[in-house]
Amino acid sequence: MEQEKKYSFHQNLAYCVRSTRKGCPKLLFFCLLVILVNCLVPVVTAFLPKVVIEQITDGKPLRQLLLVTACLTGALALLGGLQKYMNQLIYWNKFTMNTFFLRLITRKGLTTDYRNQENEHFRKLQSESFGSCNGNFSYYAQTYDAVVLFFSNLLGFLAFAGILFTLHPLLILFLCLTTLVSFFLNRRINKWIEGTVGEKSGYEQRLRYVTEASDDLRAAKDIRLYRMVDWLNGIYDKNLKGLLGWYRSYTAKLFGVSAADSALGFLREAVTYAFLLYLALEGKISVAEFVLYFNVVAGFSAWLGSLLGQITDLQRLNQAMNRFRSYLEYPETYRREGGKPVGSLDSPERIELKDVSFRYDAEGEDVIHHFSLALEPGEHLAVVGLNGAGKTTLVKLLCGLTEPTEGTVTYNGTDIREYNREEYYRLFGAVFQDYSLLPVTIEEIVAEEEELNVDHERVETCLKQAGLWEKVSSLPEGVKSKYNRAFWDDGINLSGGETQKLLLARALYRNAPVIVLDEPTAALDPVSENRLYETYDEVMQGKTTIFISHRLASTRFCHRIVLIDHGQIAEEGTHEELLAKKGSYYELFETQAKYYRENPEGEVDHDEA
Ligand SMILES: Nc1ncnc2c1ncn2[C@@H]1O[C@H](COP(=O)(O)OP(=O)(O)OP(=O)(O)O)[C@@H](O)[C@H]1O
Repeated sequence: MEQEKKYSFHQNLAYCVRSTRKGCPKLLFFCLLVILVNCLVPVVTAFLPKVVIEQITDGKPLRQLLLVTACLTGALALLGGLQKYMNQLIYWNKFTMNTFFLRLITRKGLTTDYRNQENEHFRKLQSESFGSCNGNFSYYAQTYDAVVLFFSNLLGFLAFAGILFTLHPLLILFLCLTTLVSFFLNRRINKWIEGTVGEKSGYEQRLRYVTEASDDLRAAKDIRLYRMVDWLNGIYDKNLKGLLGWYRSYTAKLFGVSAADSALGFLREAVTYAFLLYLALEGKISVAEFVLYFNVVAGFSAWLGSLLGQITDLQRLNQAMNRFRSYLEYPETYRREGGKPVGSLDSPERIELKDVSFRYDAEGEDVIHHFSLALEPGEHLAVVGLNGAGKTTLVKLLCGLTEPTEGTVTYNGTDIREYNREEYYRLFGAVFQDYSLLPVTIEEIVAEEEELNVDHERVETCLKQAGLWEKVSSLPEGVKSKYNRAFWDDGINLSGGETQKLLLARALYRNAPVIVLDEPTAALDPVSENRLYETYDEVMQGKTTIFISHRLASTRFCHRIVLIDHGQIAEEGTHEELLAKKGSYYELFETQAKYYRENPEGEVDHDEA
């Protein structure tokens, strides 16, 4: 898969430690302490019966026997208490780390290059990363438990191996070999998961899509009117079947491995306990040593099995961590720090597309094809064309939201890749077809500022220019009205046309040198639309504007019109020039205008249409 990171376990561990030092340093201390305690508890437990039996068989006084036993059990109780307390602290502090990582993920999502957000692979990594940090049982939270267990097991394994070594080195070899076979069986499952994780997350993603659609108010109308329920249910059932199939295969594989594991465990224990019995019966070890080794053999297999199991778990978590880091480290190609300043925001400069081609998919076709266009400062350009001609894509290229596949976009003669992209965005006030409004007050939406920093007079002027002042001032709380009733109990909602006016007011308030309006009148009533055209020159004075519209007559007030067809300029000129050409523009205009004529057969009055 493209852009996938492949970090090793120790690299990810180092990353995890670095992040925890930043996000919650005390969690590291708790983890280290609990590792030590986890190892000490079984060691003391294994030695306790040996020491007690020796006290008895050596005929030590009762007081000493009681004292030694009390000391050891007291130490065990203390260690047990400490272990529980540390685990509790680790549990709570993992929440802090979850929020630390969620913040990183959210920030990445909000600031990443726009082109990344349009990339399916990126979106998939993003959704997985949110899943990885969502809650205390998520992948990322599990990493702490897995690492703690791994090192506890490692220390315990080494301690018990040391004790067993005094008995017979071959015993260690035998125990290790049988446990290793189990480990490799488990590894096969892991490899299978690795190979099918994409398939599984594909099912989950589509299931999530249907679940989200079911409570998406925007989709609710279409779902009902276009009877999409069966279709959505069909998608849901199909993907649920796929997901259940995946889990079925997974559990079948898991069952096979568990059965083999149990058989090996039985063999391991039978052989070692028989060996210990033989040594005891032959008098080569004392009763106290028999008890000690008996405990240690059982513990050793458990340590080793758990250690190897942990390796399998850590490999799984490592994959999740790699995908998480692939998302966080997804390449950002736009310049931010170190980029050139764009200069004054008071007046526009020349913007030029030089032989620009663009395609969304590397394997797909050009959506914009060898396109050259220069926009002079203060020029009002209209962009028209059929659906899918490439108008919105052109605007995204101009605004620097996406990058040309070939060619360059320049501002004031400099390739826009040279500029600090955040600053470059400030050149544009835009109204797009798809928008996002925060649930804040109307004035905060217009000003994109918190209440304290809002220029109230300017908000009023922009709302007036956009034709929304009458509506807003009639609201009980005026510009202080909170937008979005789903968010605020006393919030307000706006109609499609009113929302479009609000978006226009927001673009005007920005006072940017370049204004981009993508179908700004699509939802406006005729009076509001006419008002916008009549005041356009005055409101947009001194600004470069790009006006996309399907209503050809509405573009007449622009200095120049370009007609785009299949990502290329098909025709260019003023409204009158293009009509006189009698080409594609003329045909489109005729098609649209005939519905406005009283006599459908008659000639169009080009000034009236
Ligand atoms: N994010 C995307 N990923 C892949 N293809 C896309 C994406 N956005 C647009 N396209 C494709 O690019 C082509 C041009 O789309 P664009 O939105 O620029 O057209 P448009 O001229 O603005 O259309 P409309 O008049 O319908 O708004 C279309 O064929 C569309 O399917």
